[in-house]
Amino acid sequence: MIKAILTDIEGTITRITFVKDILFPYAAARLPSFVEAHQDDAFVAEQINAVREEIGSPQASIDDVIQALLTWIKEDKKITPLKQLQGLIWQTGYEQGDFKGHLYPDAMAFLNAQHQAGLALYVYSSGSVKAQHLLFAHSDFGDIRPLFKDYFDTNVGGKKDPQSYRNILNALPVEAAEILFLSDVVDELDAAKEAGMRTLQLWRDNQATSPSHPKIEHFEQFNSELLA
Ligand SMILES: CSCCC(=O)C(=O)COP(=O)(O)O
Ligand SMILES: [Mg+2]
Repeated sequence: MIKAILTDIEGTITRITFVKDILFPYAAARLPSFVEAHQDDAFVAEQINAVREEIGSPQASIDDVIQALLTWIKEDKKITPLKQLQGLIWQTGYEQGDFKGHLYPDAMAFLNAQHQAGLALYVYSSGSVKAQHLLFAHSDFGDIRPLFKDYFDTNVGGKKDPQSYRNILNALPVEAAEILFLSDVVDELDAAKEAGMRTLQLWRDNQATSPSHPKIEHFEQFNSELLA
């Protein structure tokens, strides 16, 4: 019996184009000046050093670090220091009302219904926990953070690695087989399934599919028989 839902964000409950066409360009445009201005703040300095480590260049200049980050944004790399910095930059955009966190209406209705039915809702996204909080605090449907019990990002590991899901399981009060993981990406669903979770693909954008995972095009198609 499913007792908890672990959901991806982009492509599953949020439109991919919101992330790719609004959030990523917003961060790219502001990242150079943000990193320059905040390079001595402890958290930002930690991320800068993590970038240097990732590119194998402990002495890399701030310009080199910025170039690496901008390249990762272009290539949609889910590298932890980039995701952490993006979260900080998006804060201004949300607070100024430059954009709201997009949520598909069918996803909102589904999350509400599952919450009301007593299921525990958790989030696992490559976007940092801070970025997740911001999106849900400033969503199209207002502040929906009370729906979620906990949030996970790449600090538990990458989303295509089964160990990341085992790390999440260690933090949750339910068994693997009692968790339904929702994602649009087959590699992520494969990893969650290998860790013992149930899986369901949201197939909204013509992504690759797999016979290993049931799929729906939107949450109005959800029914428990899919998981039988
Ligand atoms: C939390 S909003 C920003 C989403 C993001 O940065 C991202 O890389 C999307 O990854 P996801 O794991 O939600 O598909
Ligand atoms: Mg996704």
